Amino acid sequence: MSSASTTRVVVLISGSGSNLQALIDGQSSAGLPIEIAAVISNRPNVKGLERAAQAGIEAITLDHKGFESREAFDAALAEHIDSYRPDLIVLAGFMRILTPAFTQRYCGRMLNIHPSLLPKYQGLNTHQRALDAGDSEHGVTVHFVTAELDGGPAAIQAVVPILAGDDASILASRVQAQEHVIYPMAVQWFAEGKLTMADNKALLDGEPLPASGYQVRTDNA
Ligand SMILES: Nc1nc2c(c(=O)[nH]1)N[C@@H](CN(C=O)c1ccc(C(=O)N[C@@H](CCC(=O)O)C(=O)O)cc1)CN2
Ligand SMILES: NCC(=O)N[C@@H]1O[C@H](COP(=O)([O-])[O-])[C@@H](O)[C@H]1O
Repeated sequence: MSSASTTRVVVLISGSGSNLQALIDGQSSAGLPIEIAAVISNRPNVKGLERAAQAGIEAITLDHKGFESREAFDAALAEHIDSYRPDLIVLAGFMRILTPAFTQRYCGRMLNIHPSLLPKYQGLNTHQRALDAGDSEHGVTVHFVTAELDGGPAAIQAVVPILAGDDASILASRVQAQEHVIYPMAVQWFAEGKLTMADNKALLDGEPLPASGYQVRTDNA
């Protein structure tokens, strides 16, 4: 950890940055013991970069379209990240699949938030897939990032009901409200040294978590 009391974090985004904002708000008003050293987006001109700038955080665009390969992009991204010497890398709506070399480099200190109850619905379009499947509940998972896309060990999940009349947008909003609760929780656990990854398992206070991680159930409509 970068200091006795704070964990140095680099946040990767691709869009709106609402999860980034939850971490910024947690840092400023809820005592989340982190220092966000930089925010890096693979897409230009996204709202998340504005949120970072408004919070006085260095906001960088590293447009993946400017690189000839995924490997070249990841190498440049790693160089940027390493210049900040972070303890933790947080993917917050980051929409690029990372190469195995990259995920190995940050193994055990890189988290992602995925809008499904993993291992269900890895990949994209998760809300519509849950609706199409006729599921009665859905949710979101914070997990450690590994080479396996959305396959890393889960730290925490939030479960929400799927209600009559839901469409993907309504469901996404219900899920996202819980994202903004559980992501700061997971980052706080990591910052306090309570959340670790060993042998491809997530551990909380040294005890292995179940495959779904620590579950938070909510009936928030
Ligand atoms: N190696 C890993 N890379 C990433 C992980 C991971 O667990 N392992 N998590 C994802 C985040 N994610 C879902 O939570 C996700 C992001 C992006 C994609 C995807 O298909 N991306 C496409 C481009 C899509 C677009 O630009 O809209 C791509 O990279 O070609 C799937 C899942 C982050 N990376
Ligand atoms: N596969 C990754 C993925 O789909 N992530 C999702 O991106 C959304 C936008 O996040 P943001 O508002 O924090 O930018 C979030 O809902 C997050 O679950």
